[in-house]
Amino acid sequence: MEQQVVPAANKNKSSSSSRFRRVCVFCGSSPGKKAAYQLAAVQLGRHLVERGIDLVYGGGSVGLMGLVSRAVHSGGGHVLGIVPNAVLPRELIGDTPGELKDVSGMHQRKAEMARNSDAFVALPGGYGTLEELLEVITWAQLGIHSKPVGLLNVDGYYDSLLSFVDKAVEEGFVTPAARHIVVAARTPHDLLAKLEDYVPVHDAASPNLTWETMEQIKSSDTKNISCFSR
Ligand SMILES: C/C(=C\CNc1ncnc2c1ncn2[C@@H]1O[C@H](COP(=O)(O)O)[C@@H](O)[C@H]1O)CO
Repeated sequence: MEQQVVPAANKNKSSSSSRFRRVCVFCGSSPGKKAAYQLAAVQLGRHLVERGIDLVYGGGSVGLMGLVSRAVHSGGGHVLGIVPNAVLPRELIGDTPGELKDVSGMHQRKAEMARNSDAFVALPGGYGTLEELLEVITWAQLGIHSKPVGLLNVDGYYDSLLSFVDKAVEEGFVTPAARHIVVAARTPHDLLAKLEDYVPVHDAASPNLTWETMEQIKSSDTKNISCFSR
């Protein structure tokens, strides 16, 4: 059964409530060259707080990760950073706000980030951001989850990725229904509004797969993975 998305508690004196309790943000460990990227990270953090939504993220203090997490934390929202300490030790991630959860590896981190969130948002970023984003899109395509996935297309940063996905649909590698998984907008306000309205389209190839099953396939070390309820 799909994990329930429950209305947020109004603990942050938010003027509006949300169907999401926690949103996972993937974003650059670098700040990027344009001020617009950094501004969008701070604005996204503030919008989450306004809507009473808590943050789940990769636990770093650098780049856009640091900006969004500090914006949520200083606004009174809860921040949960999921960190594989063995791979990314304290000296690398820096001084992070909020709660930190240690996991045993990179795969476990992504499973935990997904399990603890009701929706996903990608800010601009590099390889790490893309990898995290594409994985949750792939899981949605497979029917492992039906949580909304949003792309914050700041200053057109993701235009080429969106064109690529359209090309993949045209060429028959992505179905039109799977194209619908990716929700994009240029501002945090517009993106969160679209995600609130998102209705999943199902044409999953493997509807009985669970996150846990997929993790077991990928890794023999499953002892730290909790069940991802569907
Ligand atoms: C290696 C460097 C910084 C390490 N800091 C990180 N701390 C926590 N999480 C990280 C870190 N770097 C990458 N991540 C994860 O990947 C995504 C960002 O990767 P990108 O390549 O910068 O887009 C992010 O969502 C994290 O989950 C020095 O660069």
